[in-house]
Amino acid sequence: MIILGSTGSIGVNALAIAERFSLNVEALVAGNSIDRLNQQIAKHRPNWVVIANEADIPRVNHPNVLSGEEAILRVIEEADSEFVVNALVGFLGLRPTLKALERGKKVALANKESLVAAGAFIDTSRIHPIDSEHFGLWYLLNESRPVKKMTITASGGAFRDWPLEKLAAATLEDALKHPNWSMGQKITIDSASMMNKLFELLEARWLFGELDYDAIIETRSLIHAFVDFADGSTTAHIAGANMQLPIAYALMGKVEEQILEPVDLLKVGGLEFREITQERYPVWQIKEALLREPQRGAVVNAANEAAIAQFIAGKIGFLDISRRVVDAFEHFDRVPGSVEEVFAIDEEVRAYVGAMS
Ligand SMILES: NC(=O)C1=CN([C@@H]2O[C@H](COP(=O)(O)OP(=O)(O)OC[C@H]3O[C@@H](n4cnc5c(N)ncnc54)[C@H](OP(=O)(O)O)[C@@H]3O)[C@@H](O)[C@H]2O)C=CC1
Ligand SMILES: CC(=O)[C@@H](O)[C@H](O)COP(=O)(O)O
Ligand SMILES: [Mn+2]
Repeated sequence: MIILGSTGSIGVNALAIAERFSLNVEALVAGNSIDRLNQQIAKHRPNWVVIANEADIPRVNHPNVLSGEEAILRVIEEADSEFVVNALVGFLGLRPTLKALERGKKVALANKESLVAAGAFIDTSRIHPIDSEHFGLWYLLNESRPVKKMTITASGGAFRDWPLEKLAAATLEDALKHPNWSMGQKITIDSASMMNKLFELLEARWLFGELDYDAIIETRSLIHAFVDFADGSTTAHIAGANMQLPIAYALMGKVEEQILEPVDLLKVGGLEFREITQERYPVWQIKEALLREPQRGAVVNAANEAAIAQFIAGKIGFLDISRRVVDAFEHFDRVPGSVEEVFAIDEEVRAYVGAMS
């Protein structure tokens, strides 16, 4: 397989599964974590390696190292593997997803931004999602009973217990204190603003079709999804907060060995559920409109990435991320009719948000 984003949180877990089940790794793609990449090369012996910056090539212990976005596409084009694990972060992941599908490969997709921005133009029949909630839904839907509603859970993120009046002064360091999951910087910020859950509702829409979707907070991240069936039953997917289980299924389809310790509900003691409110999570106000026109995820994704970059650079406050997303969503009401239009809208929205700083 080809692993894009091998040095990140999902990439490292994907390689742990590859090692445990002796899965072949043909190519590794990483950004700046060259020491970690060198350790991965030594263990998995890939034929190809791609990194973000040409200047780092001499530091990589491999005879066949390329750099840059075009090189990622070239490796997908030329490598033999039928499986691409896309664990890149952000809109950068979209072209590789499209290229892999164009080449007839299957995509184990952690890069949710691909579906958020361009789900209407992606053939999801060859997508194997790597996201705990969608894995949970898929696991529950493995039966032929009519479904009424699907609910995914949110942890509530770093600020779920903060006094509302303090949110405006929240720092990057504060936003990165996720209560349950250890993940990359961008998705951890998205969890704090609840943008991650809006993204996941869109992801569910593209993966499972036009149905009734919602989200609630479950503070321990042990229940990942619920399905309400037409007969009045509700089932829940319970598993530890560890991505190796969803990754194992995405890579192998069938898993017969134990990947995680089962959750001991007596030790857990109790679970707590909360509503997701617009007061604490202002992006939640666009949920209904976004689910009515999910193609507008292209606008939301671009505005969010541009605003997060400003927040990380210390130019805007935490709540300004949500303000910019809502502002851009109201300003750009165009629905992209093609993937080319998604790229054009992405550029326009980034320029719009950039001009706000
Ligand atoms: N982490 C999780 O548990 C989950 C993550 N996801 C999604 O999976 C994706 C990855 O998340 P996560 O693993 O947390 O993110 P990380 O930030 O931990 O990892 C991102 C990876 O992308 C690489 N990368 C970044 N920029 C470039 C570039 N220009 N060229 C090549 N490689 C690059 C990074 O390299 P380097 O580090 O070397 O710079 C790193 O390997 C995101 O879309 C996220 O939303 C979905 C569900 C759960
Ligand atoms: C592990 C995973 O799937 C993440 O997407 C997780 O859901 C993020 O946590 P939040 O529930 O806080 O968004
Ligand atoms: Mn998730």
